[in-house]
Parts: sequence; structure tokens; C-alpha cells
Amino acid sequence: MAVREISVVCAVDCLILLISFLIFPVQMLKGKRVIITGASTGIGEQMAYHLARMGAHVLITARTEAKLQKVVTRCLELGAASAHYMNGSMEDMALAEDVVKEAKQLWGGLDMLILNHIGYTYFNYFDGDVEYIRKLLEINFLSYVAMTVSALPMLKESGGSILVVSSTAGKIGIPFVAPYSATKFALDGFFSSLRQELIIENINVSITLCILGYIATETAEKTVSHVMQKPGAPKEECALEIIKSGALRKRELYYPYTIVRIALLIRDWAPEFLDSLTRNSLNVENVKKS
Ligand SMILES: NC(=O)C1=CN([C@@H]2O[C@H](COP(=O)(O)OP(=O)(O)OC[C@H]3O[C@@H](n4cnc5c(N)ncnc54)[C@H](OP(=O)(O)O)[C@@H]3O)[C@@H](O)[C@H]2O)C=CC1
Ligand SMILES: C[C@H](CCC(=O)NCCS(=O)(=O)O)[C@H]1CC[C@H]2[C@@H]3C(=O)C[C@@H]4C[C@H](O)CC[C@]4(C)[C@H]3CC[C@]12C
Repeated sequence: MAVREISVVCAVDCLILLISFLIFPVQMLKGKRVIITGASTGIGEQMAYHLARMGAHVLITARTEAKLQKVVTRCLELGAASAHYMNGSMEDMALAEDVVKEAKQLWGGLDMLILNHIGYTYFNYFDGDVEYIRKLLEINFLSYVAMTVSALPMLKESGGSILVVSSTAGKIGIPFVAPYSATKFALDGFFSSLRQELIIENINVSITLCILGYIATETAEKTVSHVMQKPGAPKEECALEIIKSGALRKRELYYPYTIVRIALLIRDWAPEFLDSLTRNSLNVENVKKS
């Protein structure tokens, strides 16, 4: 695609982004009932705080109870209509279902399901460990499906939204994240297909797939700062963009917008060129085989 065409597409996209920013009234989320998974830290924690400021009811999950308690306390200070937590590992499909049951108990319904948690992710050459991939598929993919299955009846009733947090690594081939990337590609396949079925059946539940680039969370910086040539994007802004895209029922969110959007444009027109760009954007020499 010629540079001129790419710049036109980006200009139009930036205009759409500006308009959506202008038309997003924060009161859209006031009183809404929202589950956020993986909210003890990182992007999920920041999403909980934004939703609290907007006056939403929040139910947050992760494994570390002490961190969840602190986030709940902060959410109440920030103005959440209510704030609760459930701790446990999403390796356990029963927990995935129990979180949705808790929302029904607490609120009698659900307006937004934000699927955000991920299991431990290394950044290195694939080591051949198939069992690790199986476990990561449980945590990063199957638990998302299990929560969706449990939540759909309530979401159909409310005309609600599902927000699926994914990654550039769930759309293009990035080295050193093969197991993780597999789980994120799986999310795209499953939720893009489910979205089609909901449209065919005229079911008013939106699915927003959030494609994120490098975000400056503590975990990500600890894992890849030695390899990345640029700092991560701010987690606070990222969290707000995810919430806005879900509230506006967008099909997909790309954040940081330009990097991800251009990567996807190049992917379809010059995949080998994009592969080389991706490799050159990393200090590959700093990745030592474990
Ligand atoms: N940061 C980045 O550069 C990017 C992030 N993303 C995506 O954004 C989302 C959030 O990423 P980020 O904020 O960086 O991640 P963090 O590592 O900061 O947070 C991960 C969250 O998941 C929880 N978690 C970890 N293991 C489990 C488990 N087994 N069961 C349940 N919860 C678990 C953690 O809490 P606890 O340990 O207490 O369980 C924590 O709350 C992810 O989906 C990620 O793929 C996408 C692209 C880039
Ligand atoms: C390295 C990826 C970014 C590739 C890219 O966009 N290059 C161009 C950047 S530049 O033009 O600005 O120079 C990272 C994109 C997604 C990241 C991974 C991810 O999805 C989240 C995981 C979170 C975990 O806590 C740590 C590592 C991650 C695998 C993270 C690693 C870096 C990315 C692959």
C-alpha cells in the first residue's frame, strides 16, 4: 500500500478517534455493573480505578487477595457505586464461573465483562514445553470462554458488552512470545466468530477486541525493558481507552493507536517487511537462550 494511502487511512482513523473521544460521556458507565479480571495490578487495576471514578459497580479478580483488598479500598475512595473482589486462579474453570455467579448474587445482572488477566509469560525462545502452552491456554483463553458462557444470559438481558484484552502478539508474529501469542490468536478466532453469531441472531451484546502494543506495566517492564528500544505506553491512558472502546461498542481497539494500526496495515500488504521491522525494533542480542 503506497505511503500516501497509508497516511490517508491514518488521517481518517485519527479523525474517528478524535470524534469518539469527544462523544464519550463518562456518565455512560455510572451505575453499570462491571467485572474486571486481572485487576490486582497493571492495566486491570487502572481500569478498576477509571470505572470507580465513573461511579460504576466493580467486581475485580486476581490471585493475590492483599492486592485486591487495596484496589477495592481505593475504588470506594474514588467513587465506585460498590466494589467487591474474588481471589483465585483462573486455571480453575470453576472460579471463572463462580465470579459470574457472584455478580448475579451482588447485582442481579451484569453490564460489562472485561477479560484481562494473563498467566506467567516469559520472553524468550520457545523451549519446547508443550505442557506450559496447555496451562497458558487454560488461563489466557479457556477461562475467558468459560466466563463468557456463564455471563452471556445476563449480558443478553442488559444488552451489555464483552471486552477482550489482547495484544499485537495476537495479530502478528512477534519473536520470543510463541506460547503467549498462541493464546491471544485463539482469543481473536473465538470472539470474532462469536461476534458474527450474535449479529446473525440479532443478540445485542457487543464484543470489543483490544489490540495493545507495549504498555508500561510493572510486569511488562520487568520482562522486556532490556529488549525494547522505546518505553511502553502509559497504562492509565491505555485502561481508559479500553473502557471507552467497550462503552462505545467498538469492534476493535488499537492502542498505542498509530504503532498497532500501521503494523496491521503492513501485515496484510508486506508481511515479510513487517517481520523484519518487528525484529529490528527489538534488541534481539539481549535475549539469552535459557
Ligand atoms: N503490558 C503490556 O505490554 C501488554 C499487555 N497486554 C495485555 O493486557 C492485559 C494486562 O496486562 P498487564 O496489565 O501488563 O499484566 P499484569 O501482569 O500487570 O497483570 C496481570 C493480572 O492478572 C493476574 N493474574 C496472573 N495470573 C493469574 C491467574 N493464574 N489467574 C487469575 N489472575 C491471574 C495478576 O494478578 P495475580 O498475580 O495477583 O493473580 C494481575 O492482576 C493482558 O491481557 C495482556 O496480555 C497486551 C499487550 C501488551
Ligand atoms: C515487543 C512487542 C512490541 C512490538 C512492537 O510493537 N514493535 C514496534 C515498537 S516501536 O515501533 O515503538 O519501536 C510487545 C507488544 C506486546 C508485548 C507483550 C504483550 O503482549 C504483553 C506481555 C505482558 C507480559 O507481562 C510481559 C511481556 C509481554 C509478552 C509483552 C512483551 C512485549 C510485546 C510482545
